[in-house]
Amino acid sequence: MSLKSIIYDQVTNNLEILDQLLLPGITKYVKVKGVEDGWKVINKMQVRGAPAIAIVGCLSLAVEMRNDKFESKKQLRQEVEGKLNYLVSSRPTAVNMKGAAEELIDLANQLSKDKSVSLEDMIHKFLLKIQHLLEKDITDNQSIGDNGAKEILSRVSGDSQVRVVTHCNTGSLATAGYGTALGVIRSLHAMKRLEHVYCTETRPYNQGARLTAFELIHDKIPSTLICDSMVSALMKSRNISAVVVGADRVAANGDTANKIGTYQIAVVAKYHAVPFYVAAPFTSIDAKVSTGEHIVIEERPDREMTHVGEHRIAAKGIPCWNPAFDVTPASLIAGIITERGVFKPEQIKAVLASVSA
Ligand SMILES: CSC[C@H]1O[C@H](OP(=O)(O)O)[C@H](O)[C@@H]1O
Repeated sequence: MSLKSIIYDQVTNNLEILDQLLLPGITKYVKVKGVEDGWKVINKMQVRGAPAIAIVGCLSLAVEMRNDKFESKKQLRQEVEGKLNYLVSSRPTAVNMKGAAEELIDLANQLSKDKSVSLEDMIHKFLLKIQHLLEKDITDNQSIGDNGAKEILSRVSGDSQVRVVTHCNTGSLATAGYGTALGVIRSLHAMKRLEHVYCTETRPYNQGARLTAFELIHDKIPSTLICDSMVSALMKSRNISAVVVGADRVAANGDTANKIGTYQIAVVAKYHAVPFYVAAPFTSIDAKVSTGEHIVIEERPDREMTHVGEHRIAAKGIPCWNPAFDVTPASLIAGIITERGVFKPEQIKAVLASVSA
């Protein structure tokens, strides 16, 4: 059983998120009573991870809708559109919230125009769609895990085991459950083909040291925590089979925005001839962005670099640069692991076209 970052009970209309700022020391769930709470817990990174951001954002809207009264379908559509666009503003780089918002706004427009649909029906169908998004993320994660495990194993002979590097947190704490890159690692472990996983600390928020390590210990997966600066020395001294990381936004040409530090891992992997994989659901691919240079990179507060909790670790007054993500060019990516299969970056455009056809 993986950890639950999101607890949602549609009968009691209760939504709670595991406050990831307090992990691994304190396990505390925070109530999300509506869209304003949803925006805050996402923006503060109490909940983070591209798929989890979309799920919590949409569920916070569902909770609010169940408590609201609407005069008309038009009013419902207008309110839904405004609140979803507000939720998209909570964090700019991950595309999943934007994609979910577009899908839900399209649905609201269709239902609003359809004279055969009553206001009550519209609310019911809309809430059902949000529930579906949550359930789909869980099934997609399992498919991503299995597809990625098979791909990595296809590169090794016989029934040998593999040694994998991962960055940031892409597990149950970043999704609705199981994980994307960490889902691949879970599948390799379940297949008894994972010799060891090396997870990076992932400065400055320490998603690796605080969250991925927490998940790996919880699942009893053989693992070692390394500093971000150790990846090249590790690849020089160990026979690493593959790198697998998550994604916040994949451009149509396969360029991928992911946690800061991902790009340099990809460069080191290229130098050491270690295949570098991105694992992400199709909801992380943005067909409207042609290349990685058009992806907005969020910059976070200096304090996330100068302090760990309340403890200052950098000289007072030193200016900081704190981009939360970087972009790995498609040329450094061996494959993009999705729930539909594993694709080379240059295949993404054609796959998008076939999916939307
Ligand atoms: C499956 S999570 C994808 C992605 O999100 C994380 O960023 P953050 O912790 O800032 O939300 C990280 O980049 C993961 O790879």
